[in-house]
Amino acid sequence: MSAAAGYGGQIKVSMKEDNQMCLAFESRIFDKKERQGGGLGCTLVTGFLGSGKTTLLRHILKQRDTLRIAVLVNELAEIDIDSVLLQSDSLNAAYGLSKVTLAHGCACCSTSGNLRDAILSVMSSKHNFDYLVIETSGVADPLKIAKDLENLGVRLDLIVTVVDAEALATILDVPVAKKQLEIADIILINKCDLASLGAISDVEDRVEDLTGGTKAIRCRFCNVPLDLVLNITMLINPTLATTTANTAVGIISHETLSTAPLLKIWQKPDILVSHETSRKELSHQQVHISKSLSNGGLMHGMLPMTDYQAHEGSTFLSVTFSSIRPLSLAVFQTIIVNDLRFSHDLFRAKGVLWFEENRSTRFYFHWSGQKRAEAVYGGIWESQPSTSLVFIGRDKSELDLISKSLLRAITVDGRHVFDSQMPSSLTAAEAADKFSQLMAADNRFRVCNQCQDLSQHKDSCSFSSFPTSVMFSLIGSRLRGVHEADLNATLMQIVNKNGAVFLIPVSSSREDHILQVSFGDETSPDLTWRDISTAATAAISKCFKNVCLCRCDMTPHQH
Ligand SMILES: Nc1nc2c(ncn2[C@@H]2O[C@H](COP(=O)(O)OP(=O)(O)OP(=O)(O)O)[C@@H](O)[C@H]2O)c(=O)[nH]1
Repeated sequence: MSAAAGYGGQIKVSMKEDNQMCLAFESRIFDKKERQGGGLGCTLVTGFLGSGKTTLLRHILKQRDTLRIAVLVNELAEIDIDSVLLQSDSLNAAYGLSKVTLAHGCACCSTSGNLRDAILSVMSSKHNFDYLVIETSGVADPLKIAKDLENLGVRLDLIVTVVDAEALATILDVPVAKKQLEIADIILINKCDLASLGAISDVEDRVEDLTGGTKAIRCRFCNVPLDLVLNITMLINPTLATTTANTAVGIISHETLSTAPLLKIWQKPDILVSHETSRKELSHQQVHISKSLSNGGLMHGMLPMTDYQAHEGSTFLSVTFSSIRPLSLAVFQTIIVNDLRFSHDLFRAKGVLWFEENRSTRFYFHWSGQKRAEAVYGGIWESQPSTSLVFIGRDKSELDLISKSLLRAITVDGRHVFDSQMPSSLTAAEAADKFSQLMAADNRFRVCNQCQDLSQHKDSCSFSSFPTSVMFSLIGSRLRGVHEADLNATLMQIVNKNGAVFLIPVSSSREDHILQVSFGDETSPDLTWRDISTAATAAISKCFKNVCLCRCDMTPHQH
């Protein structure tokens, strides 16, 4: 039976389901699965920047049951964003690992020293892992890593390539993206919720052309059965749970490694902006900028301009930006609108954000695929709040521009370090007030600033101290089974995709989901309202589309 059989509606084969293809797929997968020779079994997860590799890792860790799965993340950027996004600290605390950092620093396509050390430490670990999963960086050539794995005595069982269904066509001019597809044993066509059925079909055709028929599976958030992506069938047996006392989770501990220099970045001074090539340069840069800030000096023109050379003749650059001072959400929004959306060669941004307008809450930020900005509610800060962002692209001047723009967003004691250059007829507070009034007049919305809703969210900042922000909800309907969380998540996705306004989620419970928009002196309340109001119509029609719209038991504002 095919490994893909029995997965119901989740699975769609990328080509005509003829017997020949199924047999080819089965022999390819099972030849590998049955490969003898001992050694730790390993799946290599590859795929272009932002396709969903870390999402797959999270899914694996969530579903792993009693399996002791070690996970290594081979990060392109210099700061360890993925360990934060994977919430490795809490995962490992829960499973008894004392300290965790992830492998990264993949400055080239091959297994860097760091990764090699991490693999060796997994193999000799006292946790006695059952299986190893390695996420390659989004621009890595998996073949080279595969060869290194073989040399290290790791048994490479499967190469899984994750594809962004919405963005595949635009990244196929990058040679390494094609290579990642060609080498795959199985391809996950991810983010199917963002693409039309026709577009997904086109992606399947392209994948089939490029790979000659590698099995491709449609999915959302990489939600696939584990035995499709891991060679774990032989490990799942009733004795496993009872004979094994240690159920350590698999994000790899580096505690045995002699050095972990990147950790120093987190003990950074105030602000760090750098094009990275060497760690030596980085520490120099940290000191430089820190001194400059404490002197109140300007930070423009302080970016080291060193290129980051990647693979296959194409050059990828990464810029890291860190600040232990909060950013203005309003200015951050204008950066998305003015800089990110008009970028030509920015492929990826991700990180953790701390906003002046909502100091108690942590947000995760993603920029991926078809210029999609996404903010995810990350709960209350449990550690020292800070912002850490990574931008990956090919155009140095574009990345410079973004770095410089971000400096404008930094606030000190509630004020911008760099004053806004933009003249405006309304102040930010007046703009927020006008927007509030426009929204309050529309009974599809609940404006939450002064209402009691916010007092339930102790983690949300008090509106009174931030008159430049408005918090609100699009009203759902329990009776019709349309949850406010789904409705507002859809609204946020549409607004953030349109790109003129950047919404962040202030809370995320099933029935009560509050969004926040912030105003700078240059933000137009009318245009902001127009964007949100139009998106609300689209969100309502999407979420209520299977619901009978006219019921007399509903309150008038929900019609
Ligand atoms: N709508 C939607 N978003 C998704 C899906 N899968 C992943 N994402 C989002 O896509 C963004 C990138 O996902 P990641 O898993 O971080 O991508 P990645 O391949 O690990 O990224 P890099 O390691 O930086 O190359 C995040 O904002 C995810 O929440 C999906 O199926 N649907």
